[in-house]
Amino acid sequence: MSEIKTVGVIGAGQMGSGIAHVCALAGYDVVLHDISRDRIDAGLVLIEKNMARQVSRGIIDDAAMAGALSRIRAAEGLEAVGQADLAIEAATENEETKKAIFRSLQPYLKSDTLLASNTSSISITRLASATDRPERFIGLHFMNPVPLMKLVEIIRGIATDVPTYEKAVSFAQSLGKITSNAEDFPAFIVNRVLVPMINEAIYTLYEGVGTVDAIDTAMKLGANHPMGPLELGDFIGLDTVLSIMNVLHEGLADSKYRPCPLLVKYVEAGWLGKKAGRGFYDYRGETPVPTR
Ligand SMILES: CC(=O)CC(=O)SCCNC(=O)CCNC(=O)[C@H](O)C(C)(C)COP(=O)(O)OP(=O)(O)OC[C@H]1O[C@@H](n2cnc3c(N)ncnc32)[C@H](O)[C@@H]1OP(=O)(O)O
Ligand SMILES: NC(=O)C1=CN([C@@H]2O[C@H](COP(=O)(O)OP(=O)(O)OC[C@H]3O[C@@H](n4cnc5c(N)ncnc54)[C@H](OP(=O)(O)O)[C@@H]3O)[C@@H](O)[C@H]2O)C=CC1
Repeated sequence: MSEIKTVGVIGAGQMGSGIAHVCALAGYDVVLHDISRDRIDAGLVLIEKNMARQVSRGIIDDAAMAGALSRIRAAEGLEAVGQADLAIEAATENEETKKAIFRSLQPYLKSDTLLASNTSSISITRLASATDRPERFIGLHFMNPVPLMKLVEIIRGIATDVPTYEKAVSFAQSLGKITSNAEDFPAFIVNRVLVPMINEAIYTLYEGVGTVDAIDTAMKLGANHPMGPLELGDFIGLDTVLSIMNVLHEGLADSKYRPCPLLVKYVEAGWLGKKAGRGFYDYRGETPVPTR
């Protein structure tokens, strides 16, 4: 198994950009791919903005930022991603989308490229089955925002071999992250615990127990959460929150995971949260304003 020098990242959204950000700062060459050049360019802008924040806070210096940006290459096709030593998929939380990505990547893959998904909840075993290398496929679950959150959740599929697991752990550690292991069951650990809480907060809004402001204030001041659960849902992306609830509901066949109808309505309206400009808060003005 060759040393990881080049990392391919598929999906240049908030997570893919964050993963590319931390890999480039750690000295890896990065190939950043998305379905359109516009998406890749938007991802590069986000990376530059977030690195500039770190420079202004003295976390990194200008030279580190310049060096990292020089190591990130945009790739509109998958050929360059296939030549990476590790390819991390961070596209939309949809199983068919992810499987289609790995099938499209297949013809370009080096024989020893490791494959990983940053999925929040979907079966690593099933995703691996869409590739020719389930033994070299693993879940590398980064947390949002990637440059700040210390955790990477490692999820082995049923076929993931020990060298792949060990390589994944040492890779995450080389990024300054701390790893935890989760078994390959729906939503693993973080989202099995966290996302039903966000769904429950949406139910308290839906049932009129509290307003958006009351619910988020209660949990920030009452449970010392850095963000209220509704603000956090907007931050994650309400489409992703709904996808995770559906994976839990279908995967565990327990009605307690049914997504709140209000969450479904927001997603159907395209009110996906911060990335769409509006979710439980409207982000289009000076300060976020509750939308209910
Ligand atoms: C869904 C999944 O599959 C798994 C998941 O990720 S679940 C979600 C896990 N994440 C969380 O729970 C996040 C909870 N929220 C928090 O921890 C905090 O609100 C936060 C770390 C996001 C921001 O911390 P904060 O101190 O309140 O915010 P703030 O003072 O604005 O930011 C501090 C610094 O962090 C950095 N930062 C903040 N938000 C950032 C972002 N979205 N991206 C990158 N850097 C960011 C910046 O350097 C910022 O400095 P400036 O704003 O001065 O440039
Ligand atoms: N948001 C979060 O807090 C976290 C999310 N995750 C997981 O990370 C993954 C990405 O989430 P996130 O970054 O929030 O999502 P985003 O919606 O921000 O980004 C997803 C990106 O993938 C692109 N995309 C869609 N289809 C393809 C494709 N076939 N090939 C390449 N790119 C594609 C999307 O383009 P377009 O918009 O045009 O469709 C978009 O740019 C998901 O699996 C999610 O569950 C993990 C941890 C935290």
